[in-house]
Amino acid sequence: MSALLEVKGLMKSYGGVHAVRGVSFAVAPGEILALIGPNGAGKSTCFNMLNGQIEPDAGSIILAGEEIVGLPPRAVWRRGVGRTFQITATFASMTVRENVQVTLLSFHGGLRAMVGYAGAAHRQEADRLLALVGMEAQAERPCGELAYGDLKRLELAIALANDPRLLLMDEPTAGMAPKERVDLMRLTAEIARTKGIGVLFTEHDMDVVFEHADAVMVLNRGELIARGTPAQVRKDPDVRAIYLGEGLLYNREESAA
Ligand SMILES: Nc1ncnc2c1ncn2[C@@H]1O[C@H](COP(=O)(O)OP(=O)(O)OP(=O)(O)O)[C@@H](O)[C@H]1O
Repeated sequence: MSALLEVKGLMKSYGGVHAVRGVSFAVAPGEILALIGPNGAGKSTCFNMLNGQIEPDAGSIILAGEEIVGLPPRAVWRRGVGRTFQITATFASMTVRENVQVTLLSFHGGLRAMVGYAGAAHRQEADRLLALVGMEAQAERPCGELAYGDLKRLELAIALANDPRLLLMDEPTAGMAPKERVDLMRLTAEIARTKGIGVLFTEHDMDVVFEHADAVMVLNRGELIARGTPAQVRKDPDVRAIYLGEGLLYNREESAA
């Protein structure tokens, strides 16, 4: 399958700190790819370059055949790079549906014409997106009342409003209960595979990574040191050395042995 995203030789330094050093990888449509690494490894810097927030010092980011380095974040978003954040960003005083409608208005260019209230605009499309994440019954509720797991599902609906080809998810399950984590990742994977959306996510919870990713990439001090299936990465000696002592990469049978 041809790549949806091709990243080659990505570099970014801050003064003497090489935050990202020669990172290259590809994401296929529908692939769920985890980017892991210790604190300060360069994950956020990579994400910020992928969505145009930070310009790389060198390297190339090809999305569906088009170079996107140098484009501002809004142009990158318009070309189909969606993002969810560790801390959810919704308008608490608006209803669930209105939050999705505002994003749809922005995407379809109607935001300037809007006078304070999303009203009927893109209502059906908003409801379709809410149904996709199982939130249709909560469309009329103010966001400020939502449970955390529901907020994360709403955030996913908002991230889908620009019809993304690639979804960047920054610690998607942070702060969630174990059952909610599994549900959110299953939902994300199902939507991504059905629609052919590539998903790149960072995550500190190794259970989430090893259960839900098709492939895992490991960053250490700005460099990619491993890429493979969860089973391959878990066995990789370099990866084990980084996580040594944290016990994070050992599966349950090994821990029991
Ligand atoms: N704006 C900046 N100015 C200076 N140094 C920075 C800046 N942003 C990141 N860095 C440095 O670049 C390196 C990579 O940081 P980055 O935030 O990308 O790591 P990370 O893997 O996302 O870490 P975490 O898991 O803690 O979020 C770190 O050494 C960090 O201190």
